[in-house]
Formats: sequence, structure tokens, C-alpha cells
Amino acid sequence: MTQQLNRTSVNPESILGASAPDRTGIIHFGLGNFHRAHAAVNTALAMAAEPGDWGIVGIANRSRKVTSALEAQDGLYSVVTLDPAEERVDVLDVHRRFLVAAEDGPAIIEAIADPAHRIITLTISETGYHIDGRTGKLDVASSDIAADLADPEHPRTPLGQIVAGLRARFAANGEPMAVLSCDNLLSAGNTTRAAVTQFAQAAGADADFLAWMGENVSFPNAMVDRIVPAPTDGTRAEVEEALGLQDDAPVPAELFSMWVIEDKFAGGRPKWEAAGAIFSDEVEKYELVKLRLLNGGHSLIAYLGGLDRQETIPDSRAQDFIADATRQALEVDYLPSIDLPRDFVPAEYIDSLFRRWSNTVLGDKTARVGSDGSTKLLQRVPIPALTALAKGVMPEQLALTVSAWICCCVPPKGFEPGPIADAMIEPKAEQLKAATADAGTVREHVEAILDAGVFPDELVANQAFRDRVVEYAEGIVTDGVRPTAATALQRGAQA
Ligand SMILES: NC(=O)c1ccc[n+]([C@@H]2O[C@H](COP(=O)([O-])OP(=O)(O)OC[C@H]3O[C@@H](n4cnc5c(N)ncnc54)[C@H](O)[C@@H]3O)[C@@H](O)[C@H]2O)c1
Ligand SMILES: O=P(O)(O)OC[C@@H](O)[C@@H](O)[C@H](O)[C@H](O)CO
Repeated sequence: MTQQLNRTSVNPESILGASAPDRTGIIHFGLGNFHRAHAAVNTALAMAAEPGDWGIVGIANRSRKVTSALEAQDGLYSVVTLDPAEERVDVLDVHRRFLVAAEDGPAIIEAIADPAHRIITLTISETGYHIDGRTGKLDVASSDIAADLADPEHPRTPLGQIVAGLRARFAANGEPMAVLSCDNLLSAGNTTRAAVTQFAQAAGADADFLAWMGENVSFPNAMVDRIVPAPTDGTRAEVEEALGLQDDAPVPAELFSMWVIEDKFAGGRPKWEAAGAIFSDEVEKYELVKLRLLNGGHSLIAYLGGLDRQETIPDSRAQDFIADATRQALEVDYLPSIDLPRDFVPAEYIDSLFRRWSNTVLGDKTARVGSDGSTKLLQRVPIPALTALAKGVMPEQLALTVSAWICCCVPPKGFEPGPIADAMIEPKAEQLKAATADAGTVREHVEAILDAGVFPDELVANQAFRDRVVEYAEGIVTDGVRPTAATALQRGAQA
């Protein structure tokens, strides 16, 4: 039988960067795949360059699946880098303690109050911030947030636990702290600060606490980038072949990795620049480049690919009609909406995206990228669409993105989008199904979704945009995705 990966069985030469000391300095919410292949890797490399007390407390949201696997392996796991030119397996040894938000609230609050912890990082997905698509503010009526607000001493959401922890820290020692969002959010730091502050206000926090938080808790903006699919049996097999060990918590990742961060860490930070992170005063520009070009393009590839029954992103991107639509989305709809960072060369960046999306050894799944569409598209589509519409230009590919998302994830009655689209998880599915219950036609169905609060009012009030989303959804349902994408491409080329 193959031996389990753990501290006794691992060959120390397989460990990437430095092992963390026992003392923890970072609390991480969202122990998913991305954190384990991105911030954790950067932290291991940073500690190799400059030792520090930067062990990580990893917090899973509800399930003990990942925490139990990691605990059984002394916190060790592998990152399998999959690139056409290079494949390697590295073992990470930076997590020192594991908690589960749904069960370990008091321990999490205590950890945040502990002055040894100086940074909270987050990868809780766009859904975890509970932003109301219509107002852009914290959705205090969403069931998880409402439950926490009803009992703010026993919160279960990251926002509720961060506020309760910071209140305890303020009362105990008042040491400064940074809260660093590593999610694909617009102005990630500012958005997180707003959500945390709005939660604190709604929970009745007093003015002294809010003033302390304003001065002592920083929320750096950051752009994060590395394509990290979900692990498969193939990932486990790669580890077994490379290390001769069984790993129950491996993560696959592309070779490319980028992290651009605003340097606002009042309590100190790891030397992440030694791992390749960039500290910049232009973070928000990098965020826009990444969210609109990479993630916006990714969403369109996923929804067109889902409707075309393509299982992976490289298979989807290999379809000429999808590549053409995506290139037009980037060049015509997204790029003009971005104030670019200094020395940034868009053509090179776009070419690099197409190379990354073609990574067949990574085999990123279409359904992964298409999941959580309502919360992701809110970060990607509305501002560029409104920017184009204000100039009198119809953003054809953005309208097509919304139509294709609807047809994949909340399909009109009688339309079967197929197994790839069926595998996409839509967090607002029940709410949107209820909103469309009385819809008889595709137009009524699409309009009910547009009016359900996923997107800002200003966008859905634009009749020309509404009509285009309806028209492309009707096209997909009646003629199929390929002829509909051809129409959008032809129109976009005339813009
Ligand atoms: N995977 C990538 O390629 C990638 C790249 C860049 C950024 N990101 C960011 O990281 C996020 C997570 O990606 P991942 O690959 O780790 O996904 P994942 O599915 O492996 O993990 C998602 C994590 O978010 C938590 N979560 C989900 N909904 C939540 C909620 N409502 N409240 C609290 N926690 C919640 C889950 O428990 C889990 O720990 C993405 O949504 C994105 O913002 C991912
Ligand atoms: O992670 P999400 O859910 O915001 O979006 C899906 C993908 O676009 C995303 O995970 C990319 O792979 C990633 O953002 C690349 O850095």
C-alpha cells in the first residue's frame, strides 16, 4: 500500500520554500484550491528568503473534508504544476492549524483577537461577500448575513466572524491588522472594507470601535492570478508517481502566477516580493485588467463552451467561433473600459491569455469557470457595458455573455443546455427560478432575470442592452449557440 504524505514520510527536498514555524501570523478564510496554490506558495517562498512567524491558520467554511485530510497529513499537501513545458510536484508546509467556520466560531474570534496574528487573508469566492447586485452594498437581507446579524456574538460567515474578532481585538489589545482579500473582486480591498464596515454598523458596533478599525485595520487592494482547477484522480496519480506517496489534498495549478498588492500592512507582512509578488501603487488598474480581460474572457469561453458541450476550457477555446468571440470581447468591449497600468502592452497580455487558456495538460473544466455566474458577472460586465453604451456602442459580446449565462444556468423553459451547463453551480438558481416561474416566452424569462437584482439598475434599465440580451437568448434557444455567436461577431466587427 502507498504510504500517506506526512511529516515522517516526506522527503525534505520536496518541500517548496521554507516550512513555517509553529507560530502562526496569518489567518486564512476559505481553504479552497486557490489559496493552497497561490498565497500559501508565495508565503513558503517568502519565508525561505526571510524567516518569520507566518504560519497559517486555515479556516474551511462548512465541511471538514479538506481540514481532516490536511490534519491527517500534518498540514502537508502538494501543488502539481501542469504546463506543456514543465510538470512538477512540490510539497507545501505552511499551515499549522485548521478550523471550520460553521463549528469553530469562538476559536476563530479568539484567533483574530490574538496579537500574534497580523494578517487575515480571504478566498471565499465572490459569493462570500454578499454584495447586493443592485446597490453594490452588503446585502443585509441575505439569509446568512441576516442570521449573523440576529446573533452577532455567534457569527458563522467570514464577515460576521471578522467583525466579532476585530471587536474582541479592539477590546483586548487594539493591535493593528490587515485584511487582504485574494478573491476576484473589483477594488478587492475597498470592497472588503465596505462589506466589513457595513456589517459592523448593521450589528450595532459603537463609534469608538469603528474609529479604531478605520485607523488600525488596513484592507490592501490586490490582484491575484493563477489558474487553479479542482483536483481530480489524475492530480492524485501525478503526486503518487512523483513522490511515491498518497496525498488526499493535492492541488493542480498552471505555471503562471501573479500577485500585485498594495503595501498597506500595519502589523508587518511576509517578504512576498521574494516570491515574485509585486507591490505597486497601480493595483486597481491591474485588478481591472485581470478581472475584465482574463475573467471576463474566461466567463464568455465557459458559457459558449458549455452550450457547445465542451468539457474543458482548452477544448472550448479551440473552437474558432469561441476564440473569435473572446478576442472581440477583449479588444472591443473590455479594453476601452480600462485605464491601463504603466508600460502595460495589451496585445502581449491578450496573447498570453490565449496561451494559458490553451493549456490542455491543466484541463481546467468549463463547468468550474461557469459556476457562480451571477456573482462573477457582476464584477466583470456592468461597468464595461455601461461605458460602451454611454459612447453609443452596443457591447455585443457582453450582451452575448449575459445571454449565454442565462441559457446555461437558468435556462428558459423547454431549453436543455446539456450536461456541461448542467454541472455549473448557480448560487441564485432558486431565486431566479422563482422570478421566472410565470414567464411564458424567452423574452419574459430573460427580462424577469434582468429585473431580479443580479445587475445594477442602470444597466438593466438600458432598453437597447435588454433587447440585445433577449435577442441573443432567443437565438441560442431557436437556432443554437454557433449561429447566434456568428451574428454577434459580425455586429461587433462593425462597431
Ligand atoms: N481557482 C482559481 O483559478 C482562482 C484564481 C484567482 C482567484 N480565485 C479566487 O478564489 C476564489 C476561490 O477559488 P477556489 O479555486 O479556491 O475555489 P474552491 O471551490 O476550491 O474554494 C472556494 C472556497 O470559498 C469558500 N466559500 C464559498 N462560498 C462561501 C461563502 N458564501 N461564504 C464563505 N466561504 C465560502 C469555500 O468554502 C471554499 O473554501 C474564487 O472565487 C476567486 O475569487 C480563484
Ligand atoms: O475564480 P472565479 O470563480 O472568480 O472565476 C473563474 C475563473 O475565471 C478564475 O478562477 C480564473 O481561473 C482565475 O481568476 C485565474 O487567475
